[in-house]
Amino acid sequence: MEEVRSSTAWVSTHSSHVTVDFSGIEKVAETMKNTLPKVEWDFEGIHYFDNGPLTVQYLLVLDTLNFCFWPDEDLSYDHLASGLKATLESDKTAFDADRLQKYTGPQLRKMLNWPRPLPLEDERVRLLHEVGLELERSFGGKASKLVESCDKSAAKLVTLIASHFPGFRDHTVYKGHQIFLYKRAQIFAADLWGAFKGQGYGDFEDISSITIFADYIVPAVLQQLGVLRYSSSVASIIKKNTEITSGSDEEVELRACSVYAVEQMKDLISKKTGKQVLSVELDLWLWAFGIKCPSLQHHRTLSIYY
Ligand SMILES: Nc1nc2c(c(CN[C@H]3C=C[C@H](O)[C@@H]3O)cn2[C@@H]2O[C@H](COP(=O)(O)O)[C@@H](O)[C@H]2O)c(=O)[nH]1
Repeated sequence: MEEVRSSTAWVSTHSSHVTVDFSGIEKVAETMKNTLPKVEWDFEGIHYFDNGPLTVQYLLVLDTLNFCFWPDEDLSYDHLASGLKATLESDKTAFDADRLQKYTGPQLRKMLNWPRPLPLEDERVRLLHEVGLELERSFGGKASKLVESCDKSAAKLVTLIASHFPGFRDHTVYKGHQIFLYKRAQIFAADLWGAFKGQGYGDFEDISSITIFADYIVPAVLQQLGVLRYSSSVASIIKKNTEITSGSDEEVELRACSVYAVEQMKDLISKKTGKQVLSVELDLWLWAFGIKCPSLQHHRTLSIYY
């Protein structure tokens, strides 16, 4: 995860559209130092959990499809998590590797109980097939085997996922430099850790190495908190709901500066309280805060990564 940390820090020192405001970080850290935010994983009660390998399979499928809900204004992450849960509850073999390779768009819609095509539906289907095929080829069809081969290291898991599944390779080039974000790969590790409460398949000795998951909700929350400042052009693009191209300087800055800002915030809170705070915990708090504010405007990028 060092690559995520160092490359996002590089963006923050070269950015032109998004600025990290250290006085904003200081204010948030000050308000958090007495009551450290604690949001329970699955606070919504929408995820499948049976404390076993099927949960691992569910979480991998979930995070394979965990991106880009905003083009359909009625669709959200909740529909994905609960739709996949219902699917698995009615058919325990639904996410077997051979079946993942065969799903069609209309079948995926049916799983989510969604009446119309999903955003980037063809990509979603392609990514499901990719995961099914590679799980079968390298891990006996089981996501649990993939996790078991990581020796309790979240960083190893992220690297392994990125090396086996091209759809998880969330990196880009910014001003000539390669920038790593790994949003869906990291959130998979975090979901395991959260769901299994740091035990069994969620036991990672290096969970502190994970950064936040740069999506479209967290940057908006950070801006609202005064931690990120936008140029007038980015502010106006977001206000007007204009799309931001994937890989553009603006998009990379929004995501990378969010990661960097929360790393700074985490260090400051840890220093002020003398307790180790995890980026995963800050992420869940920020995200949960964001989805409770429907009026919060976020950037819109068509992307398979978040
Ligand atoms: N940074 C960050 N981004 C997250 C999540 C989650 C869900 N994590 C689960 C894990 C345990 C909890 O109980 C949560 O349920 C989804 N997202 C992202 O949000 C966006 C969807 O937004 P909307 O269109 O409004 O539904 C989309 O980019 C999606 O990828 C998170 O935790 N952190």
